[in-house]
Amino acid sequence: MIQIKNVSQSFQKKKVLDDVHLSVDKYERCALVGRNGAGKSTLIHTLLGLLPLKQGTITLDGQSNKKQTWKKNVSYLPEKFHLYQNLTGIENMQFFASLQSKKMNDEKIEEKLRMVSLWEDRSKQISNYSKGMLQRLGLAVVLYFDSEIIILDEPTSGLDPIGRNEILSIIKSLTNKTILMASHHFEEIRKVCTHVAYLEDGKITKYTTDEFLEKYASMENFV
Ligand SMILES: Nc1ncnc2c1ncn2[C@@H]1O[C@H](COP(=O)(O)OP(=O)(O)OP(=O)(O)O)[C@@H](O)[C@H]1O
Repeated sequence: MIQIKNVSQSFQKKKVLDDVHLSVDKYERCALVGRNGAGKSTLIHTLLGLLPLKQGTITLDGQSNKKQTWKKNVSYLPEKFHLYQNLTGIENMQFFASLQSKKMNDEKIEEKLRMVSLWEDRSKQISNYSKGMLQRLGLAVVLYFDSEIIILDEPTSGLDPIGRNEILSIIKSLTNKTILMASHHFEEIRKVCTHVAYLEDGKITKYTTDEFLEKYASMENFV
C-alpha cells in the first residue's frame, strides 16, 4: 500500500532521512516512532508531497506520489489542524464535506459523527468542545473522505488518558484501513498498532509490534 524506497531528505547540509526504505501493507496499522527531531514529520511530509522528493520513490496504493490522482486514496490528520471555532460540530463536517463534493452525504456525516461519539454534541459550537472532542471531530473529517490510507501525526498529543483511549478505540476499529501513525507512546502502540517503523539516525527498521516492544521494553516512551 505504502512503498518508500531509497528516500533521502536534507535540510541545508543536515541529512534527516538517509536512504530510507519502508513498506506498509494493506490493513496494517504501523506506528512511526523515533525521538524528537528523528525525522517523523519530515518523512510524513515527504510522503504527502508537502516536501519535494529529490531522491528515491514513493508509491501509495500503486501510484507515484508525484501524480495528483493518488490524493483521493490518502487522508492526513496533522498534529495541529484548523477547525472553525464559530461553527458547530456538524457545520464543520458539512464545510469539509463540501470541499470534496458539492453534493454532501448527510448520512455519511451522521455515521462518522456517531462513530466518534459526537452526534449528541453536533449542534454545539466547537469553541465549547474539549480538546478530546476536537481531536475526535478532526478524525471524523478524515474518515468522511473514505480514503484507504490514513496518515495520523501524533493523534493523541496533549490528551488525558480518557481522551487518548477514545481516540485509540476509534483507530483500532479501522480494520479496513491502512494506517501510518506517528507516535511517542508505547502504550498506544501496544493497543492499536500491528507494526512499528523505528526511525533512528535517518534510517528505518520495521518490526512487528511484539518484536519492537520486546526489544525496547526497557524504555518508557520516546519523548
Ligand atoms: N523546514 C525545515 N528547515 C530546516 N530544518 C528542518 C525543517 N524541518 C525539520 N527540520 C529539522 O529536521 C529534523 C527532523 O525534524 P522533524 O520535525 O521531522 O522530526 P520529528 O521526528 O517529527 O520530531 P518531533 O517528534 O519533535 O515532532 C530536526 O532536526 C529539525 O530541526
